[in-house]
Amino acid sequence: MEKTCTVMLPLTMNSSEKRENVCIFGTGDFGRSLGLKMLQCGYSVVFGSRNPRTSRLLPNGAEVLSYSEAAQKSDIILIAIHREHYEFLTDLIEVLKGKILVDVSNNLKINQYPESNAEYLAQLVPGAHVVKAFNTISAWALQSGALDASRQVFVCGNDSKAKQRVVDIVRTLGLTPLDQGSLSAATEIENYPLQLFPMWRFPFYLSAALCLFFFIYCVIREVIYPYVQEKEDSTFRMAISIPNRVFPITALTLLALVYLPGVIAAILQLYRGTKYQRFPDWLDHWMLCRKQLGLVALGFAFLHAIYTLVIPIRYYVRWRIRNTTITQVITKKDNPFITSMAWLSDSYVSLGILGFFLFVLLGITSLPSVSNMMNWREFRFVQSKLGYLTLILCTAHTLVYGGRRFLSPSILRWYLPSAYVLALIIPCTVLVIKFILIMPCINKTLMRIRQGWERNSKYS
Ligand SMILES: NC(=O)C1=CN([C@@H]2O[C@H](COP(=O)(O)OP(=O)(O)OC[C@H]3O[C@@H](n4cnc5c(N)ncnc54)[C@H](OP(=O)(O)O)[C@@H]3O)[C@@H](O)[C@H]2O)C=CC1
Ligand SMILES: [Cu+2]
Repeated sequence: MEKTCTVMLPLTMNSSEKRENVCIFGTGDFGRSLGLKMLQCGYSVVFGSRNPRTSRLLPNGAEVLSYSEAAQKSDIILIAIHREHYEFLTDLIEVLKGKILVDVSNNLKINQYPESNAEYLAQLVPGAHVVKAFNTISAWALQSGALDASRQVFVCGNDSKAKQRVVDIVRTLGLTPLDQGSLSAATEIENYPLQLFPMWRFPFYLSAALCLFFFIYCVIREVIYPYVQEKEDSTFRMAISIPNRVFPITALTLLALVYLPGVIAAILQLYRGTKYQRFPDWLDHWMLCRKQLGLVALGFAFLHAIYTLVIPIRYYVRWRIRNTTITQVITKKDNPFITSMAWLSDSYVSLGILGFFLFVLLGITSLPSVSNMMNWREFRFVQSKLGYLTLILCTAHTLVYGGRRFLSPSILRWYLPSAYVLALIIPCTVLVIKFILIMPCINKTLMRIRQGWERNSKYS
C-alpha cells in the first residue's frame, strides 16, 4: 500500500517495515527541509556534506557523511546544491554510476544558462539517471506545511524507471507529481518559479494601458477643454467623475476582448476552411488568458458599481440639485415630468444591474472549485451564452445611458467624441460579427468545419 504523509507525523515506524534510504547532498536550507520532511514520512535520510562533522541544525535521526560515503548508502540522491558548485560531482562519477540524481535547483534569471541545470548535471555525470523535481516547492513551505497552493511538483527525466521512483517519493511526501516528459522539459520547469503571474501579465498591462489612455482622454475633454474655453476649474472631476467613466469603459472593453479572439478564430477557420491549422501564437496566447481578462474586467465593474453608489453624497451633486431647486423657486418655473426620460433612466440603471449580476455569475463560475462541478457543456453554456448576454446587457447599458447625446455634434470637444463612444467600438464590433456568425447559413458551414467535416470528406 502506498504511504502518504500529509501531516506532521511522529518519527515512529513499524519495526517490521524497512525504511527506504534516501541520500541528500548539501546541508543548506533546502536540503535540511527536504530531509526533515522525508524523515517524517518514514524515509531513512543520509546527508552528504563537505564538513560532516561540523554540520549543524540537521534534523534528528539523519546521518551525515562525506559526499562520497553518503552516495554509497542509497541509489537515489537529491542534489540540494546550487548549480555553480556542481563541478565537484565529476570526482564522484564512479560512485554515482547507475544512481538516480534528483536535480532540485533553481536559477536567479529566466534562461540564465544555455542548457537547463538538470541537463548540465546529466552531462557532468553521464552514468547517472538525472530526474528534475521539487524546484517549485520552497524550503519554508516544506517546513511550515503551508503548501496548499503549491503542492504541484513537476517531474521530468529520460529514464522512466528513475522518474517513477521520484514520483513515488513525491506522492509519499503528500505532494502532487506532474509528469512533464523527458529531461528537455527541465528548462521550462526551471523557468516556472521565476515567472510572476504568467497568465495575468497580458490582462494587467492591457487594463493599465486602457485606463491610462481613457483617463488622459477624459481629462483633455472634461478638465483642459473647459479651462481653455471658459476658464472653468473642473479639476475636481479627476477624483470621482472621470474614474467612474474610465472604470466602466475599461470593464466593457476588456469583456469584449474576452470574446473577440473567439470571433477572430471563427473567421480564420471560415477563411481557411479547416480547423486543422494552428492559430497564430498571439491568438493562442490571447485565448489562454481570457479567464484572467474576464476577472480583471469584473474587478473594474465592481469599482464602477461602488463609485456609482457614492454619487448622491457628492458635494457637487448635492450643490447642483440644491441650486436647480432654488433657481426654480425664484423663477417660479418647474421642469415638466418627461415619461420618456424616466424610461431611459430606469432602463439604463436596470440594464446595468442585470449586466453586473450576470458578470458576477460569470466570475464565480470561472473559479476552479465551481467549474469543476460542471460538465463541459454546462461550462460552455455559462461562459459562452451567459457571457454574450452579459456583453449585450452592458453594451445596451452604455448605449441607453448615452442615448441620443452620443449622436449629437454638440458633444464633440475639439473634435473628440465622448469616451463612451470609443468604448462602444469593440463591443459593438464583436456583437455584430457574432450575430453574422450565428446566421444559419454561416453557422452551418462553421459547424461542419469544427466537426472536422472536410477531413472526413477526404475519406468518403
Ligand atoms: N531554498 C529554497 O527554498 C529552495 C532551494 N532550491 C534549490 O536547492 C538548492 C540548494 O538551495 P539552498 O539549500 O537554499 O542553498 P544553501 O546555500 O542554503 O545550501 C547549499 C548547500 O550546498 C552545499 N555545497 C556544496 N558545495 C558547495 C560549495 N562549493 N559552496 C557552497 N555550498 C556548497 C553546502 O552544503 P554542505 O556545506 O553540507 O556541503 C550548502 O549548504 C539550490 O539549487 C536551490 O536552487 C529549490 C527550491 C527551493
Ligand atoms: Cu454603468
